[in-house]
Amino acid sequence: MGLHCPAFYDEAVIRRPPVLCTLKKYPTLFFILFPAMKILTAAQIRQLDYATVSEQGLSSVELMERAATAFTKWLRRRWSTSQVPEVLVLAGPGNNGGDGLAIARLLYQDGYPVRVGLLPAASYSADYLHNRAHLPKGVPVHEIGATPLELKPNGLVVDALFGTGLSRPLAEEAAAVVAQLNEARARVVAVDLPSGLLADSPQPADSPIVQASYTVSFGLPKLAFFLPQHAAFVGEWHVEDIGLSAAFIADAEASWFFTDASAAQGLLPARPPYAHKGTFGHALLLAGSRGKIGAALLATQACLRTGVGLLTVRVPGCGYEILQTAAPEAMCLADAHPDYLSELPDLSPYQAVGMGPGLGQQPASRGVLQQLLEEAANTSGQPLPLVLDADALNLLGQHRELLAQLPPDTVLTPHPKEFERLTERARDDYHRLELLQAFAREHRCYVVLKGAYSCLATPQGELHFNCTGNPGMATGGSGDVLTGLLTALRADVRLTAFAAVQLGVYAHGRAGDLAAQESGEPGLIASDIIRYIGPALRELTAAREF
Ligand SMILES: NC(=O)C1=CN([C@@H]2O[C@H](COP(=O)(O)OP(=O)(O)OC[C@H]3O[C@@H](n4cnc5c(N)ncnc54)[C@H](O)[C@@H]3O)[C@@H](O)[C@H]2O)[C@@H](O)CC1
Ligand SMILES: [K+]
Repeated sequence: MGLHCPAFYDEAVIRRPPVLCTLKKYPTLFFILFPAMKILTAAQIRQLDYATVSEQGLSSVELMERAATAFTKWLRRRWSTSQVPEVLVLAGPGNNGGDGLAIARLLYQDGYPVRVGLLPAASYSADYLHNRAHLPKGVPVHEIGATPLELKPNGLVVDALFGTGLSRPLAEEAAAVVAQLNEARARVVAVDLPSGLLADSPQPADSPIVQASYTVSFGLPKLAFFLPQHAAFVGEWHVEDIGLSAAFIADAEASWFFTDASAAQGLLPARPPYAHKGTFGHALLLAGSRGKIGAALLATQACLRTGVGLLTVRVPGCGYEILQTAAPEAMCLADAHPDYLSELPDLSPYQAVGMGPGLGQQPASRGVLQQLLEEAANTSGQPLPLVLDADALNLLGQHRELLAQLPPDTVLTPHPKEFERLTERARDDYHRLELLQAFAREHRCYVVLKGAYSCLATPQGELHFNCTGNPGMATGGSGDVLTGLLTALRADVRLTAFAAVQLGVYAHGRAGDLAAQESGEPGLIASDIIRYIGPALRELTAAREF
């Protein structure tokens, strides 16, 4: 049976992430070849290159031609020959430069006005020299580095100085070229990686790196693309398929992954025809304090919209009528205290508990958290699944001794500041990933570090970057929605802890993307995300039925 491109891959619906734009073109290929959606290291990418060439009986120049063709097609789809007064291709001495020279030839043959700037070096790669020799005579060529770049207004610059072969920060001529490009705010399309950026390892903060408007990469995204500190360099990134060895990718060891539609679509089980409300679990939310009952309500509505069987919400007395009125589908247990939570209810009816939205940080609420951790760990059989967010995390940060009591597979959903309170201040995004990995391993928990490309760390030390979501979701209440969503999925006993969290984070971002299509990013509020949870989940189910 053939695999089809589901309707929701339509680019009209998807503004981000760019990986999905590629999936629209090669859905079948991706389903078959990249089920785990790995992110490989630069060293593995080099081996992948060799594996592809030997497995497919290609020469490395032929693989380079594929890469250049894919890049050129991408560029042609975006700008016609009449829209660019000039394409200046800057070529370095290695295979990235070789790609650039092949791209220059292909663009010239397509009728683009092309000029090439060559960065002088002591030696050049064989494939660079091959493509240098095949550059058409009509393409003007000059050296760059020592003299100022002459950039045409509205022209395009193709940055093919350095790619994954870069081993150290740029210096001298290369650094001078980068400085000129950045100062001129040139419209740059980077080939594979913005030059100067290392694919997967930290580098000094002041390293010269091209600030690209677009990065068109080959085969697989690089780890650097997912880190906020690189956003200004990478710009909008795209991955183009060049038929790299599927067998190599399948066998490659990886600890970094990305979650896109095809990774998420197998995770949501269909509802059995004879399902009843007990089938999908009974969840408990512990949330709200005076002035923050809205957070409890947002988590409640998100939990309901995710398909939980039954939901009980524990709020302080002041929230009782609000909850009962605004969310009649949920049951409400009022705490004895009018303003904050002071007592933990009996946990025996529940399959999962979410705690934190709008909670406040009262000592009595900390007592509730402590009791929750103790009782959740001591339930007979498996520990009770927990989702901890917001003030539940802040309370943990203030009382780190409680971390040792986290039941295995607990889900924590901090934003970077909350995560810092649980661990330490990160030097940079790479250090934050190390801390995240170590924390999830040590406490045997799932941690969702929220932000652009939210990163899910597993107890095994894997890092999964989520590809849905948009900046409109950086708004109050968005995290409360995630808590409700994850609590519902953790209550569904048919899902593993990992599947629940991966699916929940993906669906949350996708619901936000759908909501942003309606309201625009600035106008998006958390309630809009809730309205689109259903459609986001439906897309995944529909895709699975193809
Ligand atoms: N891996 C793949 O699947 C493919 C890779 N291709 C291209 O090949 C690129 C990788 O090519 P290479 O491995 O030749 O590497 P690069 O072209 O990225 O750079 C390597 C060259 O730069 C020099 N160099 C490294 N660091 C430097 C520094 N700080 N200052 C000055 N010189 C420095 C090296 O000595 C070498 O000459 C990829 O980014 C991609 O563009 C494509 O051609 C084909 C497919
Ligand atoms: K580059």
